[in-house]
Amino acid sequence: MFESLSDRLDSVFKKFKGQGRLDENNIQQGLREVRLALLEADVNFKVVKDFTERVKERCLGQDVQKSLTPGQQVIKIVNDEMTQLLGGETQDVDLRGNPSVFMMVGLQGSGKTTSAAKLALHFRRQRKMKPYLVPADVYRPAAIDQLQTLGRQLDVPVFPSEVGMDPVDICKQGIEAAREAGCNVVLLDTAGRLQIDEKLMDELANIKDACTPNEILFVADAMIGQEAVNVAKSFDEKLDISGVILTKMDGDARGGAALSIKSVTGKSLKFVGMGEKVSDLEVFHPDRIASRILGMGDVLTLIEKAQSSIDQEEAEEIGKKFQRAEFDFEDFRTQMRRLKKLGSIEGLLKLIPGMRGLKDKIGELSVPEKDMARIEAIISSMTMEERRNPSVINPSRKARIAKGSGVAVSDVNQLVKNFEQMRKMMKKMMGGGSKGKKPRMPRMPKGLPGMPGGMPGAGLPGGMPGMPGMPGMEGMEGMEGMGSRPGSTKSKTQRKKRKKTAGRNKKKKKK
Ligand SMILES: Nc1nc2c(ncn2[C@@H]2O[C@H](COP(=O)(O)OP(=O)(O)OP(=O)(O)O)[C@@H](O)[C@H]2O)c(=O)[nH]1
Repeated sequence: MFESLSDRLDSVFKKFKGQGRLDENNIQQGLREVRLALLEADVNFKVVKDFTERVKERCLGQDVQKSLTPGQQVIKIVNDEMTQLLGGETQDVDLRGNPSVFMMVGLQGSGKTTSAAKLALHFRRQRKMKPYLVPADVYRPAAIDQLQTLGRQLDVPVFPSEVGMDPVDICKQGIEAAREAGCNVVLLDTAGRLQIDEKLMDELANIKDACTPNEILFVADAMIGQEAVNVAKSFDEKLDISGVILTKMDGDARGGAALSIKSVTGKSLKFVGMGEKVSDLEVFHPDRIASRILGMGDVLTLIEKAQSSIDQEEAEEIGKKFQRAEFDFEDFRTQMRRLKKLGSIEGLLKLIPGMRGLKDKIGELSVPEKDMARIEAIISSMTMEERRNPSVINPSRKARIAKGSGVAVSDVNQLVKNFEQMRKMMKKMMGGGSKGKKPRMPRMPKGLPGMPGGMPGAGLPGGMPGMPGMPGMEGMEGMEGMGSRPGSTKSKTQRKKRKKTAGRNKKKKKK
């Protein structure tokens, strides 16, 4: 998302670094490049013109903070103005009424059906609501099936619409059925056309009149750039939309639609689609996005992602199992899946401030992700008994697991061997040392099959490698203190020193 604009702006800001102070000359030159960068990103030309004028005015005015370098001053002003351009404050949706009704509108293939399902999941997860889906696209029979499939997948009820029914009746009956089913948020998925046509618009206007939705969300494909903004304008003129969802932002390196839509239509961007999966929907926060565009990361989104994919109780339970060395393949797979829910490692790194400089390194990190998929396939080919009790995995079972997961028997061997080694290590580490001896910190077993550097996700911040948020496992990589007495913070070197002094004192006493 926004990669090419981000790169362009980065090189513009770098040029301000060597400058002593901001003056008409360097501001003029810098802003010319900012203007070009925005035009290349397919931002509406009038929006670009107004934007650069505002930035120039503020750079030349009293607004600049003298404690900042010229580069920092420009970045701060561009950041503020870009936040405004993206819509200013985060716009929440209107959830009044019971049920609250959301109507999805837009062109064919823009992502309405997928977004309706994504929103259902969002409302259930983030707002603890009970969603209900209503397929009202009777012209493309596959659209009804598509929403029904997504509803089954999410365990969300779907109105049994049929081809031949009137879309207005479907929506009215759908809302009634949702109320009867005790659901408090309804998502109406309306029909799309290849381009705007009067008949379609009239149908949408009739649905609006009959159902008085809380929100009419215009869904547009971000990849079509300015065209998405033009279509939004037409839908707004006819339906008075309440907000916009831009889909396929994951594939949009330029971001022209996101940067122009508020200024051109006056309507706010409320959500963005970041992938094909039902969980790939983000609330649109203008300030966070401006920060991402300017390479300053987005720590708040990172924290929210981590929180939403970690179940605290389950993490504590697994932490205890780990301490008792009862951690098995089933627990391991659960943790791998949680880690995956956070998204790609590449995507996560982009949210961390200052990671732009490490962009080339990100490619190297994608290797463990492939290996994680392989390990997951091996574990998934095991029976529950094998996952819970790996010691039953004999050679014939290994051959079956290898066949089931499409890997060599040696890969299964290695995974089982390393897993057993890790359990032994945990036993020792958590107090299983021989009598009278303090538990010793054994060496970590070498990587699982084909995994450089240990368990999946090794080195990720926030806990045991590959185990997000596991309590008590923080700082697994620097475990020097683990073998010492409870509460002791002394290092190995300090202990050695103490032993030496004690020895010397003994000798002195003897003398
Ligand atoms: N990469 C990516 N693909 C998406 C996103 N949202 C939707 N898609 C894909 O876009 C295609 C079209 O999405 P639909 O939800 O069927 O679009 P629609 O607007 O309902 O289409 P009609 O019912 O024909 O009007 C599907 O292949 C989706 O998987 C997104 O945010 N990112």
